[in-house]
Amino acid sequence: MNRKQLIKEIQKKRSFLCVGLDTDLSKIPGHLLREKDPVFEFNRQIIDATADYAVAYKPNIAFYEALGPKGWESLNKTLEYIPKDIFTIADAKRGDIGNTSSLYAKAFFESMDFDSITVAPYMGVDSVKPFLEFEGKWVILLALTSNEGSKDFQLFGAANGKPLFQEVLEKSSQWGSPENMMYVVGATRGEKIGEVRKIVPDHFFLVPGVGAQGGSLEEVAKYGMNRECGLLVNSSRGIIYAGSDHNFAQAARNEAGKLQQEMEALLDMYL
Ligand SMILES: O=c1ccn([C@@H]2O[C@H](COP(=O)(O)O)[C@@H](O)[C@H]2O)c(=O)[nH]1
Repeated sequence: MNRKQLIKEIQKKRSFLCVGLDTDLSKIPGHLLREKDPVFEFNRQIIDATADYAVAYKPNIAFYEALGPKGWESLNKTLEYIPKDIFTIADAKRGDIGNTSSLYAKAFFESMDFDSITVAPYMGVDSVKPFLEFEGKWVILLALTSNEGSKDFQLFGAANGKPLFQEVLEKSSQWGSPENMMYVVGATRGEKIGEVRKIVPDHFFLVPGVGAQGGSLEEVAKYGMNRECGLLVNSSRGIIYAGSDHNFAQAARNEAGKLQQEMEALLDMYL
């Protein structure tokens, strides 16, 4: 999916919601464990319940890898089930020497048909470029993550006084363009989102950290929205585990609907 199509979906749905499919067998309703593929069955019902509010789905690959070959099968089925007008993100946080990155890219963009993949920037340009060679696909580079430990390196001043995240943004924004690169910026970072926005005014941000991690959607919009929205705000546990029994899909729909309504109000306010 290209940038124009993504923006059109945001305008059509009045939403910049990304639903995180972090599907954990120990958390899904017990009755689904009797299904042949409980992970896919859970995802299928979540997708059916939230697709009219979501502009993106983000399976975190760890939850599928952890289940071995069966997990990869559930992931593939889920990806194929997601409606084609909804943006897909493989949250895999890959990146390695060039020839290895090329194969990671092939795995997620060719063997599977994800629109985008999250990539760690810290091995530098040759580890990221191979992902950018796929026409119509996106790299979502970690810039300022939502976790407490992001302070250890990303906010740490480099020799020239700039924090690492700033160096990452300035350098990496030369590698691709707002048509094929986005940045991960945590919702828990408040005003810092505004600092990131100043450095990369046009790029989309993937923003995890609302819901279970306590980030504020209002702050994200205030500091991070640009004239084309420029945001995909993710919630995983806050949506998919909103209910714990036979009502789980309806409960997820209610949570997704609440976020969509807040997003619509923010779009009205800022755009
Ligand atoms: O900085 C980051 C980067 C990625 N994540 C991932 O996003 C989701 C968040 O899940 P919640 O349940 O909504 O907290 C999860 O897959 C993380 O691995 C992140 O949280 N922060």
